[in-house]
Amino acid sequence: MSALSDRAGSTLSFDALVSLLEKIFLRHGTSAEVARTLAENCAGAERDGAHSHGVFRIPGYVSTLNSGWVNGKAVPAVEDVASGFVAVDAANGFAQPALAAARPLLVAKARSAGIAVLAIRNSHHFAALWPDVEPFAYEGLVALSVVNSMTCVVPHGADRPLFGTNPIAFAAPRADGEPIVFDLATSAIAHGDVQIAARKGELLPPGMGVDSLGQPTCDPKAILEGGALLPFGGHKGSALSMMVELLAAALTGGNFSFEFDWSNHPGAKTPWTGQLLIVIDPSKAAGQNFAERSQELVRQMHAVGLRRLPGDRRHRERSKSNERGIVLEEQTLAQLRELAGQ
Ligand SMILES: NC(=O)C1=CN([C@@H]2O[C@H](COP(=O)(O)OP(=O)(O)OC[C@H]3O[C@@H](n4cnc5c(N)ncnc54)[C@H](OP(=O)(O)O)[C@@H]3O)[C@@H](O)[C@H]2O)C=CC1
Ligand SMILES: O=C(O)C1=NCCCC1
Repeated sequence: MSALSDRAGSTLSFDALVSLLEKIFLRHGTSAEVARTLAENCAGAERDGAHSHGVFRIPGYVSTLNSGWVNGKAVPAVEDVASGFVAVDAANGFAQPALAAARPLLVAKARSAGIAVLAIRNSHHFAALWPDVEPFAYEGLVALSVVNSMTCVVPHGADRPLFGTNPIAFAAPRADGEPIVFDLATSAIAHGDVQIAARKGELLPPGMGVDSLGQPTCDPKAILEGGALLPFGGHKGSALSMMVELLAAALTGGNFSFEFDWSNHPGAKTPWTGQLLIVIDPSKAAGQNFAERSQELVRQMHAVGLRRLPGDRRHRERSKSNERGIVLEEQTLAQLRELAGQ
């Protein structure tokens, strides 16, 4: 299938988009539960204007499922490891259904012990990370998650790529307003945004990546075709990316970003790695009401002139989508319908 493109066109409700995406997943070999979970995740990203991980990802999901690289019908096995520790073997399936399966036990442990860890292994994560943490904050919990991806980032000071784009997402409740949420790749730019720039024929800002000879380049195609990305913030982002590899892979039993070989599965796009979540119940902490304290921090940030908090743009996009529907370019919608067999 050709690339999904970006011109504006039809509007769909969130439910209509979920149902269309669900049909695509089902038609390409997932179970009903996996189809629903991935469709809601992907439609949520599109609704929130997180385009690098919205419907843009659907051809990649489809080619991955067609290649046999991932098990779309995997049944995750939840393990009650210790008082504050839950593990899941995602059974070579997607990470989101594994999180969904472990979530009740994770939340119960976090509420009783004050903190709980979820270690997901043998899993594929092809999505934005904020949908994995934001719901905890709506329940009054603080959540932090990391996931590693595929080798495409040169560690600071090294010659060749090793790390993945390895995002970190954080969510915390606040008293008056949407939870505080950020979600960022530890690379200078997400791989998805490089693909989008290449497709649009746009150049990247300096400092994002190198070509196949290790020379700095602003050409996204040179980065994708034999080149590599750089960490954000030099040695600092590189250290965070290393931490993600340790937490998401070494600690969970998942693959490091450099440990899987998908060359026998042409079309495979989903990194086969691991994911870690840490969930904290702030009501167990000493001192004042956490949500009031986080509200105070936001108040003070605004008082010094801050106009945009992480998550503000997404919530603006979400409100717009909820009011007018989710806008998809005609060609994109036609391609999605074709994939759904409609
Ligand atoms: N599954 C995987 O393996 C991977 C997934 N990803 C996903 O890619 C997505 C994009 O990552 P990335 O490109 O790093 O994200 P961005 O750099 O676009 O944004 C990172 C964070 O900073 C916030 N932000 C951006 N600009 C500003 C600003 N001017 N002022 C205040 N806050 C700001 C964003 O909020 P807002 O959203 O409101 O703009 C967001 O929370 C993420 O969802 C990530 O999870 C990335 C790598 C691998
Ligand atoms: O945008 C990225 O970077 C990635 N997203 C999904 C998984 C692979 C890396």
